[in-house]
Amino acid sequence: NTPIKVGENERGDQKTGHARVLHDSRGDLDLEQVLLALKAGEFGPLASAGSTGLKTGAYWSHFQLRNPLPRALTLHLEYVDHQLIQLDAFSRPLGDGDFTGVASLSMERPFSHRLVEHNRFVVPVTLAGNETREVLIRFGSRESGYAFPSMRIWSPEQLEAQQLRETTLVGFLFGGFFLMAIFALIAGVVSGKVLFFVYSLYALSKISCWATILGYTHQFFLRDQFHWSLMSSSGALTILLGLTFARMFLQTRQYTRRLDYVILFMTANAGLLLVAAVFQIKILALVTITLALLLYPVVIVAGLVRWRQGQTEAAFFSLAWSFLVMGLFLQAFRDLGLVEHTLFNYYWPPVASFSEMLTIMFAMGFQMRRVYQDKKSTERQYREHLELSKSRLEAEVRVRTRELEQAKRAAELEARTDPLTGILNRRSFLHDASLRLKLAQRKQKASCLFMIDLDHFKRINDTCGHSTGDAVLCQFTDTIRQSIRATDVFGRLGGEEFALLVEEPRDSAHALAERLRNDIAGIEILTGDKPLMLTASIGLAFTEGEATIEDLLMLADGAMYQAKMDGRNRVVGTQGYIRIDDCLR
Ligand SMILES: Nc1nc2c(ncn2[C@@H]2O[C@H](COP(=O)(O)OP(=O)(O)OP(=O)(O)O)[C@@H](O)[C@H]2O)c(=O)[nH]1
Repeated sequence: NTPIKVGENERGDQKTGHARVLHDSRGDLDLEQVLLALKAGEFGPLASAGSTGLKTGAYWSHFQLRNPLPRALTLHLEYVDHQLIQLDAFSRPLGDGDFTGVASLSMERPFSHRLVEHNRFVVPVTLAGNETREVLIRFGSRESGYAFPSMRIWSPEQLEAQQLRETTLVGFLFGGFFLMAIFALIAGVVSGKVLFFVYSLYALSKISCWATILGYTHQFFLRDQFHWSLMSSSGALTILLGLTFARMFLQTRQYTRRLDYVILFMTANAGLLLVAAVFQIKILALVTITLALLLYPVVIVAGLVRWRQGQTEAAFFSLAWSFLVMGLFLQAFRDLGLVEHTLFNYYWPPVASFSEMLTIMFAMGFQMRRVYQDKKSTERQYREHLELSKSRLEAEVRVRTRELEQAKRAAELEARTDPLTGILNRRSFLHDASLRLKLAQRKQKASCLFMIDLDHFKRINDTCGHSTGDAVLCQFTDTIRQSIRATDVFGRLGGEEFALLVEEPRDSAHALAERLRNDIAGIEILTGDKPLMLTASIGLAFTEGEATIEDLLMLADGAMYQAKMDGRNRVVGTQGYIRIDDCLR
C-alpha cells in the first residue's frame, strides 16, 4: 500500500486508486469492523475499470497520502461522479491512533452540509508537514447502485478553476438548449405547428434533466431538499418528450405501424419510470431506465426506415438520435465498470444531447424548407394548370364564337337568299330594292324596275325534268349577274319570275333590257338530241319621283304581262315615269 505523494499544485491527475477496496455487501459494517477487515487483508483491488457496477451495500476504499513538504497541505478529494447517495470519509496519521471522520456527505441532505461548494462530493483533507495520512472512505448506496471507489486529488485553487471551466461548458450547453427552445417556440407560434412546441418543451426538459443529473439543481435551486428520485423523474420527462417528438417528427403512426407500437411501448415505459421516480420505487426505476436505454436505438431504426420511405430529413434525425444513444451507452458502460471513468465520457452524454438537439433543429429546418418548396411547387403546378385551362377555354371560346358567327352569317345569308340560285329572295329583294330606290330618289336619279319572266318554262320542266329546270334557272341568273352592275339589285320573286332594279333613265334601261333579253335568248340548254332555247319576257317600270317598290312591281308586272301577250321574248316598258301623283292615284 504505497502512499500517494502529493504536492502543492495537484490538478486532479492523481487518483486515490482502486488497489484497496472492500465490498460491504449488506452495507452495515461499522468503522471498527472495517479496520479489522483491513488488518486481515480483506481489502483488495477492484476488478472493474472504475465503477463497482450495480451492487448492493457499500464500498470502502483505503489509501495513504504523503506530504513530502515541511508545511501543512490541504487537499480536496473529489468524487468523480455526480450520483452517489452517501459518502463518509475518515482519516488518521499513518498507523497512529483512531480514525476520525473528516466528512459525511449525502445527496439527500441540505447542500449546506457540503464542506466544499461543488456539484459533486468533495472531501477536504489536511496533512501536516511531512505527514503521511491514512484515509478510509465509505461509498454507500442504500439499495442496488454503483459507485466509483476513487477520488481525484486537487489543490483547492485548481479544483475551483476546473469547476469554473466545467460550469462554463455546461452553461454554454444550457444557453444553447434555451435558445433552441425559444427559437422553436417562435417557430411554433408563427407556423402554428404543434411539433415546434413539443421540441421547445423537449429542449427545456433537457436543461432541467442535465442540471439535475449533474448536481446543479441541488447546488443552486433545491439546496435544502434533494432526492435521487428527482434525477429519474427529470430523466423520465425528457425521455417522454423525446419519444413524443420522435413519433410526431417521423410520423410513425401513419407510415411505420409496427415501429410505432414499439415507440408507444417505450413511451409507456418512460411513464412507468416517472411513476417509479415519483413514488421512489428504486428497483422499478432501475428496470425501466435500463429498458428505456436498451430500446432507445429503435428510434434510430424508425428514422432510417422513414428515410428509405422518402422522408429525407429522417436521416438527420437518425444521426441526431445516434449521438444521444452513443452517449447514453457510453455512460452506461462506464457506470457498469466496463470502461474507465474519464471527463470525456462523463460529459459525452450532455454534449451528445446538445448535438442531438442541434441536428434535430437542422432536420426540422430542412423539413420546413421541403414543405415550403412542396407547397410552392403545388401552387405553381396549380397556377400552370389554371393558365392552361384558361387558354384552352379561351381557344375553345374563340373557335365557338367563330363557328357561331359563321353560322349566323350563313343563317342570315340563307334568310336573305334564294337557296337554288343564290340571289336575293323576294323579301330581301323588296328590302334592298326599296333602300336603293330611296337613295336614287334622294339623288333625284331615275330608276327602272325590270320584271323578268321565263317563257314556257313549264315546258322545260315537263320535257327535260325538274332538275334540268333548276339548272336552267341557275344558268339564267348567272347570265343576268354577269351583265349587271354590283349596285343593281337583282332577286327572285318566286318560280320563274325575277326582278331587277337599276338606276338608269328610260333609254339606257331599255337598252339594258334588250341586251339582257338577247343574252337570255343566247342561253343554250343541251338536252339529248336538239338544244332547247330559252327566252324571257321583260316588263319595265320607270320612276323619277316618290314611287315605292311595290308601285313599280305592279306596273312592271303589267308590262311583263303585256310582253307575254304580245308574243313573249320581248321588252315592254310602261309609258312615261311614275310620279307622286301616280302613286297617290
Ligand atoms: N325546275 C323548276 N321549276 C320551277 C321552279 N319554280 C317554278 N317552276 C315551274 O315553272 C313553271 C311556270 O309555269 P307557268 O307559270 O305556266 O309559266 P310558263 O310555263 O313559263 O309559261 P309563260 O310564263 O306563260 O311563258 C311551273 O311549271 C313551275 O312548276 C323551280 O324552282 N324549279
